[in-house]
Amino acid sequence: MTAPKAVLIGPPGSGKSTVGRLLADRLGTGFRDTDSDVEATAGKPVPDIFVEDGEERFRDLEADAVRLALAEHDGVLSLGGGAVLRPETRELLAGHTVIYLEVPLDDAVKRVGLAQARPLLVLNPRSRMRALMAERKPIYESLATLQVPTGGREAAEVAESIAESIAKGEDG
Ligand SMILES: Nc1ncnc2c1ncn2[C@@H]1O[C@H](COP(=O)(O)OP(=O)(O)OP(=O)(O)O)[C@@H](O)[C@H]1O
Ligand SMILES: O=C(O)C1=C[C@@H](O)[C@@H](O)[C@H](O)C1
Ligand SMILES: [Mg+2]
Repeated sequence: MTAPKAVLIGPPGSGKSTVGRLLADRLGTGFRDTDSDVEATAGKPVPDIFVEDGEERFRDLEADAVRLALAEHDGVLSLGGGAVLRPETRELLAGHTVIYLEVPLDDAVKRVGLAQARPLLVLNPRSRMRALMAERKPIYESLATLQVPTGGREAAEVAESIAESIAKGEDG
């Protein structure tokens, strides 16, 4: 059966997309990101889906994207930060190599400030991020087969340490 070599989860700004791409290169495998899959299906960027169709519609598309990618993709798969909110997605992740990228609040806020628009963090990004991280931390932890700290570390360093853990069989 086809399964991703690693599925990356974690809050916005933890580096799932950035580290995921680097890790895939390092492992010589393909990279897939469910946010990009959803954008391709909807034909518009994530923030436009939130504004025009609502978060629930986005979560439906995202749950479909995760289900398909888990079944089809054999490389590195990065999920959207909130994909784990759906119970069906949590169930599907059982048995996979699930890597939780941990990030301190300050680093996450700095990182998302540098990147593209995130619809859930438009107003009061720091307090929204704090609440979102507190709500999701137990979920990320419960799903993880490997937890990787990213605070104060370059994305390439994080990717390298994940690759080493996978090589040593420490990933689940
Ligand atoms: N370890 C790191 N150190 C410094 N900057 C980083 C690190 N990882 C990612 N970044 C930067 O932080 C920003 C957000 O990273 P990225 O988009 O990969 O996060 P994400 O976890 O995929 O977020 P989302 O849940 O919104 O998809 C990017 O500008 C990226 O270059
Ligand atoms: O953490 C979240 O809920 C999100 C993270 C992004 O990856 C996107 O999936 C979207 O902006 C929502
Ligand atoms: Mg991402």
